[in-house]
Amino acid sequence: MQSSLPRPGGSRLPAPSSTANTNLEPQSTTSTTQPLADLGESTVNSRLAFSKSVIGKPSIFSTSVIGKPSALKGPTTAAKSTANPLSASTSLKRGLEHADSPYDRPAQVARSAISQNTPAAAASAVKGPVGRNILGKSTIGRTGGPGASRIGAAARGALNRSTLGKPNAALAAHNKQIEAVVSAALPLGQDEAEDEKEKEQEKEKGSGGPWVAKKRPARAGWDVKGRLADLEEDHREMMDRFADTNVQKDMSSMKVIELETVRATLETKNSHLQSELNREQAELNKTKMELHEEQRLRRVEADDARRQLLNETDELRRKARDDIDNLERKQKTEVSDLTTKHKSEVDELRMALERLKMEQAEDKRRHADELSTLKTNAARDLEDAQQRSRNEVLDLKNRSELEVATLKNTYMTEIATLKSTYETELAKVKGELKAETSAHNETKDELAVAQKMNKDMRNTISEQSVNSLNMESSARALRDKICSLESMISDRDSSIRAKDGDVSQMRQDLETAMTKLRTEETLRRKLHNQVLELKGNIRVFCRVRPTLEAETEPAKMDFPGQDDEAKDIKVYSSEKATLSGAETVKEHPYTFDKVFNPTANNNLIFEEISQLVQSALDGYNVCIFAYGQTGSGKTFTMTSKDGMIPQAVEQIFRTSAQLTEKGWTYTMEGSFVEVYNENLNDLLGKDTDLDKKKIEIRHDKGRTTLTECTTITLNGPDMMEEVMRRASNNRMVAATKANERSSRSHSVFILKLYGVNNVTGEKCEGTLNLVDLAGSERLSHSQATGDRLKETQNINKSLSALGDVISALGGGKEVKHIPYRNSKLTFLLQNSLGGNSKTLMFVMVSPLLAHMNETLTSLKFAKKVSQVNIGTAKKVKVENVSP
Ligand SMILES: Nc1ncnc2c1ncn2[C@@H]1O[C@H](COP(=O)(O)OP(=O)(O)OP(=O)(O)O)[C@@H](O)[C@H]1O
Repeated sequence: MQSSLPRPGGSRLPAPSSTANTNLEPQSTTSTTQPLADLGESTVNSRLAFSKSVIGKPSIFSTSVIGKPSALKGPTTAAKSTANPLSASTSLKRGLEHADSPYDRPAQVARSAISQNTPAAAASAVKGPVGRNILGKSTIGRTGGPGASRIGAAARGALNRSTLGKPNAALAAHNKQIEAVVSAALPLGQDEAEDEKEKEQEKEKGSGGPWVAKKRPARAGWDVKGRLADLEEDHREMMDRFADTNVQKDMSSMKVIELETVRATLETKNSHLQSELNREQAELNKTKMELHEEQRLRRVEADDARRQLLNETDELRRKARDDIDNLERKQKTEVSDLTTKHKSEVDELRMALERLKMEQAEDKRRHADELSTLKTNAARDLEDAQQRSRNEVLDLKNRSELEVATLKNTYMTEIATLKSTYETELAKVKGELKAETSAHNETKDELAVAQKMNKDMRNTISEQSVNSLNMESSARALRDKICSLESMISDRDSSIRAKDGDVSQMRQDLETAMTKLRTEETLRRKLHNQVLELKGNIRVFCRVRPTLEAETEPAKMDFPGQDDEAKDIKVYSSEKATLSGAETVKEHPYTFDKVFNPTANNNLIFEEISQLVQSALDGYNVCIFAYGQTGSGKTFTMTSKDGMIPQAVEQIFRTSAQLTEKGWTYTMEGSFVEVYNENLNDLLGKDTDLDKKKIEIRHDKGRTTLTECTTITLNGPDMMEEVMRRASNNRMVAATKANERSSRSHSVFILKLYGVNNVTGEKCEGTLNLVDLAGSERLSHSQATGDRLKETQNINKSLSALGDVISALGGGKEVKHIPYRNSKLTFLLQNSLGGNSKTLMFVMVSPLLAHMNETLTSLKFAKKVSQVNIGTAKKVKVENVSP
């Protein structure tokens, strides 16, 4: 019975009776007895089943056409009646003709709807509370006339009729739609239908056929009262059935409420799920942001680590080189010290040896001389002594013999006589002999002494020989020492040679490393350029300066995105409606290559442009502009103490010093000019020449030169202070000539960089132009006169010429002519704007509400520039690098 509940907002369509039977199957009952909370897909299914069951049921309307017995003959008859729009419309008309009671208001409405061919209106007339009420009343209380009770069928017929003029298919669809609306207006419960069916069956049982009016005895044609009573009875029966229908309708309404509750529960569940989904979404977003932050931190860490690694590598390289140099120096000093020391020692030893040898030779010679002298003397003495002794002995002998003979003669003669004398004489001679013998002995002793002396001399000589041997052995020892020293020296020499080998190996390694470094440097230049090319050869950065102390009323601005990734800016302006005066806030979103909020300082900004400065060192032409209205922070960004110009120069010096290791030598030349009223002024020249001297711009083979313009060779970053001071003095002098001149002239710092690699022979020439443009505020011609008007015209002309040049550059090959000559500024920068160069524009933004209009104009201009796509930058071709 539950399955007969109407689907909220759904429709029920009549269907053939065969389907109606199948729809009374228990499946629909089962689906509706499910717990409410579990209603899901099954609910949909049950709803479908339900709707099928209802669709399959013949509408009570089709069976309840009051006063139309043919319509009460069941679904087939009803279907027939609906299938025949003409008869249906006739029945409606008839029904409406009876609708003359106050309850027949819906019938009137339906009638008028029919006359206007508006089935929906007809349906709603029937469906509306009044109509329903009337129907209720007319059926339950049976107080209404037959017209009211016939309205349902009449309206339906009428609806069918209203579609008469339509083609068949459309007509069928139309009919169905109307049926659905009418059915929804007067729902029919399944149980009711079943009751109805039962009743019909009962009736059929009673009558033995489809429901028809009770068979009564035939009345005579004149028995009008009897026939009327029969009809009244039929009518009453029909009214009863209507009453039942209304009870069913109430039940259906309750079911609707019940289903509404289910729907509410489901909606609560749904909203709960939705909020969970939202929470999950928020969680996901948070996780994404965290991931983003994490990625950014990782990137920053990686950058830091890379920088640190590079620094450390450089530091290590420098240290290694210093160490090698120190080691080499130390070794050389040690080697030379040792060599000198050893040489002097060897020399000394050699000299000592020579001396010793000489002494030894001298000694030997002397000893030999002495020895030979001694020997000669001794031999001579000995010979003399022996000779003398022999002579003496011979003399003595001769004399003795002579004396003996004389004596013998005398003895003989005087033997006797002289025997005694002889004997005395003999004794005397004997004594003399004795004396002679003792003399001889003395001579012998003398000889012995001489011999002893000789022996002594020999001993001395042998001693001298020993000494000489000793000296020889000491000389040998000395020689050995010399040898060992010499071997030591040769060891040292070989170790020095080995060390020399090491050093030359190290030199070779160093040379290899340097070659590698040079190759890497070339590669780095290439990669660096590729990276910049990928970023685009014209880029736009936006910077919003902070609100100063004296300033009030800042404009509303948003900077979505992480600080280091920020590319978006949202500016809000409020506009007043002309008529109502109501204020509306308008959001102006812009996207650039980078957006710096008011907290960003110059160092952070320079980090972003340092790569471009590096490009200038690598041989490219680079142009960096600051564009914006007066007071937006252009000068602060470009020329203040830590502005882009001083920092760029400092970086160039720092990097060029590092590049010397890789064989590069740079020469840097700086000029500072001002473009005022389409004239060039030399800011490094004499102040008296300002606005007087005529400076010409010349372009030759991609090079720009300025005639009569001071060019300073920069030998170190310190010189920059002097350059800036001179330029600022000249600007101040110029400012006294024309008030507020700084914001009404463009200043251009031109740094030319000439590089030569002594090792590889490479050459490069780059130019870095740093431009502080005149204030971009819209200057009204109407309010300016005289000098001010001229200034205004010139500023407007040069800024729009700059815009024209940039957009012409973005036009690609189709654009044949780039209007560089339209202003002095663009003509001056001709070689640094365009395919051969890299350009960066800072759009400077004031944070004040009062400057909102100018801010929006600047941002629009910057947006146009950022949309320009300039071709690939090429290195300046250098044939002859000379400053
Ligand atoms: N980022 C900043 N931080 C702090 N102060 C700033 C910043 N930018 C600009 N200012 C201050 O704002 C004021 C105006 O700046 P600045 O003179 O640079 O503007 P400008 O655009 O160059 O103006 P003009 O076109 O007149 O030369 C100065 O007082 C400057 O010190």
